[in-house]
Amino acid sequence: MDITLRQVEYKYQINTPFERLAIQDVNLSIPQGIFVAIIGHTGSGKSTILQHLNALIQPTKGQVIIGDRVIDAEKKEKNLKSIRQKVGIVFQFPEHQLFEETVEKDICFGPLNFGVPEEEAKERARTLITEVGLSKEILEKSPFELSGGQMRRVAIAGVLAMEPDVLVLDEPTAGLDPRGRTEIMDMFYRLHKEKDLSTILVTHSMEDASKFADEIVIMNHGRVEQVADPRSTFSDPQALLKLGLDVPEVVKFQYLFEQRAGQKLGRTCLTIEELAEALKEYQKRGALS
Ligand SMILES: Nc1ncnc2c1ncn2[C@@H]1O[C@H](COP(=O)(O)OP(=O)(O)OP(=O)(O)O)[C@@H](O)[C@H]1O
Repeated sequence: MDITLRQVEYKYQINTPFERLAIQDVNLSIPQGIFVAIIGHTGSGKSTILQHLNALIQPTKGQVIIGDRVIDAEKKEKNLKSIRQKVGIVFQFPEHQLFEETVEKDICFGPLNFGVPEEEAKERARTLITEVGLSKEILEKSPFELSGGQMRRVAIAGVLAMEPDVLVLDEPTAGLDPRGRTEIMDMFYRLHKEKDLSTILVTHSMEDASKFADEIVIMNHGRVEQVADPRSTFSDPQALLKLGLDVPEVVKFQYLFEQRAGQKLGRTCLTIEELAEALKEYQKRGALS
């Protein structure tokens, strides 16, 4: 399922003294099966974009086209259930949304709510619990007996149980230790490949963007600054740094990207030491102040 944003603007608390323009003139095309990372400094509009992708919020200007549904600022859409089923969102700290008595009931909650027969919902729970790296015995436990990492996996299984075409991830590794982060991101990448799931990841981690994304969207003050593949994005560290991205992160990102691509980025950016040198040089010239 393709998703397109056309000249989307969103204002919070519209027509109140607290009105706040969060994104403007956002044009994005997210074809089925792609892995997109959205990066940018805090407050640049990333989460606001995410919430448009399954119509949790609707644009105050422009259009969001989700499959064959058109959400137009001029006509408020109702009956958004089918969109919610097709586009699953994993919010930050999704484990906070667990509430049922057992893990199985939590995973089955969404599908049952959407009219999936009980046996089928349970079958999905049995399959998904292993797909997210947990054992079937956990299904009978209370979610609150589990570790934080296990709870997060259960919450993710609950989103996958809706069998979405598109998975939207808002900093899904926030608060996890490095090993937990790697495991969860590897899992998302495997699911993306195995299920041909479009995956849209909001992240502050250059490492994750470099490892997994086909395309990187850079947000800056509510606008899309750039959409490019990782190679083009990271060939120009100066541009990234000007967008407020963190120096060590950019250096690390370039290095990781080179490793992933098995080749150098060219220009002055050869090794991690040379990248660091290059960055120091930019700083000396005042390019990063
Ligand atoms: N509920 C809200 N009410 C009013 N303004 C909001 C609300 N949510 C976000 N904003 C404002 O909209 C702008 C974009 O916020 P958004 O959360 O989309 O940014 P972000 O890039 O996701 O930030 P972060 O990386 O910190 O999560 C910011 O100026 C923010 O203060």
